[in-house]
Amino acid sequence: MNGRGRINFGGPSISTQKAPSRSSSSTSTQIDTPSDTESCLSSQDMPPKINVNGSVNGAANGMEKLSVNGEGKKKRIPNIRKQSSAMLPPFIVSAPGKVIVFGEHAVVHGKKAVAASISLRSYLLVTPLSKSKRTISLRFPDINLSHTWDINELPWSTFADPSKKKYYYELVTDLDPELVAALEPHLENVSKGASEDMRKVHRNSASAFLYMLLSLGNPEFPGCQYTLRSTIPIGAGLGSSASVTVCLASALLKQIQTLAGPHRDMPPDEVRLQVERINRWAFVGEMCIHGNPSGVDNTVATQGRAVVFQRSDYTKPSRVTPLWNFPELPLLLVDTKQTKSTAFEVAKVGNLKKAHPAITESILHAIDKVSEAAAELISREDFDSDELSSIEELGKLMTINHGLLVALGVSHPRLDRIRELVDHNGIGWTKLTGAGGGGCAITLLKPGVPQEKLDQLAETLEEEGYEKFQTTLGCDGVGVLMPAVLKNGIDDDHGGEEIDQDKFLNADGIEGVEELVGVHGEDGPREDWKFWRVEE
Ligand SMILES: Nc1ncnc2c1ncn2[C@@H]1O[C@H](COP(=O)(O)OP(=O)(O)O)[C@@H](O)[C@H]1O
Ligand SMILES: C[C@@](O)(CCOP(=O)(O)O)CC(=O)O
Repeated sequence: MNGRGRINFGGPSISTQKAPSRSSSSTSTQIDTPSDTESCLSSQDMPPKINVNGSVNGAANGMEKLSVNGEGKKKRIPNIRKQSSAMLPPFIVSAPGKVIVFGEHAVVHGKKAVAASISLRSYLLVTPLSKSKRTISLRFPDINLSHTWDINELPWSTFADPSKKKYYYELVTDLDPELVAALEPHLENVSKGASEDMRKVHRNSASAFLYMLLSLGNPEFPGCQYTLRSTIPIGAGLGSSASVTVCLASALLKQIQTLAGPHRDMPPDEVRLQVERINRWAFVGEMCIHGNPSGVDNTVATQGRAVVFQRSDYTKPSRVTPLWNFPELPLLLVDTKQTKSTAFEVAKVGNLKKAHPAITESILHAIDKVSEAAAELISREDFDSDELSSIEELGKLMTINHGLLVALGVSHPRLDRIRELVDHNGIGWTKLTGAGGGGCAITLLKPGVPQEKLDQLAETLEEEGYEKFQTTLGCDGVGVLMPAVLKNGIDDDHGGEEIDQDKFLNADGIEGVEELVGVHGEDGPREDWKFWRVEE
């Protein structure tokens, strides 16, 4: 299990990453302005640059190139090669889901949250097409979405208007209503004939993609297929949408050549810059899907591990404090199988705040204090996840946090049923995780609970239609497999296996996806995958 702990819980188990050593050290990252290295600059935003062959970069949009001839005179030459993003080989990007351990909803209102990435992930295969094919396709089989746009028909000029144009390095904290409206005609034909509910899901994902593509790309953008497979249950509070938007943002930024790496020797500041860049655009995608996200989900999905997150001022970057030695918590993750909408639950709290500002603010403030206390507790030298006293202290904070979420009106009878089964049988402490209204609950298991009790709980949960999840906490964030080829070990039959769209689409279920492209192979982490790792 690659150094990860595992809890036996009468069937599928949940494992948590082993903390290498305990220390309370943590640093805060706040990146305000990008300081680009040349390798990170987008060809579309760079000043013209003379190449070794004498041609001048910047010849997009049919401009003629200038060359310096032998006599040192400038001479006009025909535009032989249209400048666009250099053709990349097919590649895959991947980003994890997350659990919010403390602070959901309060985090939308500027308070702190503690969140950790999980080992369930999304994988996006990017397949550039030959130059003559001027189409962009999304194949998202998890939600049954398949759609193709003609690149030339997309509203590039609206997004490129100087009053609207956003660059890859900018911090975008609002969607522009005119740009959203410009997408409308291009979303109308998506999944025509499907049910309204299904269309909404499709439009959410498609609009997130188009908004990012049109903001970051240009009319010369290469024809391309984007194929997505995810192992994260959708709408369960585990950050499926953020993991998808992180994949889309990193793929597009990679395609316009504004991301350096990832590679092992990158200096920490450069890693942080790339991570921040991806995170900013993933947040834009999240706004398309959720309306008013806090940014915690995309932050954890981008940088991985565990963090304390706070965005007090939406016009400024968030404050992200990595929890380097996130403890090996005996957590159980249970899905109610009750669908929910993050946008709906977030709006519910917003309405409560309008109706009862002082009361709601005091609940949110209390949640903030719980998150603060939890972060302080798990960062303490003497916190020991095998010790009842440590776990009990953390568990009590979870109980308080859940109660406050109930007060905000975002729980659900099926979530409270898990809490009842767990708390009242002395098995541990439970709170909802994510938006609530359904989705998942996390349970911190009490050390030393007899196996029969755990078996009994597992049986009851199964009988009542709940599903347990096996996952690892504190995993890598966004990663890239470029080209989309896995070596899988020298003696392996599949050595050098190229992952094409058919193979990717035909991978059988979660296990099939993980077996084919998973960042973890059977024998541990797959070395072909590279990550931007924000290190201590
Ligand atoms: N595997 C996927 N493929 C395509 N779109 C997805 C996928 N997973 C999530 N999404 C998008 O994210 C939305 C779910 O977001 P949300 O309700 O916040 O759930 P979660 O709590 O899992 O993030 C979906 O409606 C869809 O637009
Ligand atoms: C409720 C909230 O705090 C978390 C939502 O998480 P999820 O979409 O249910 O995975 C919203 C947010 O932080 O944007």
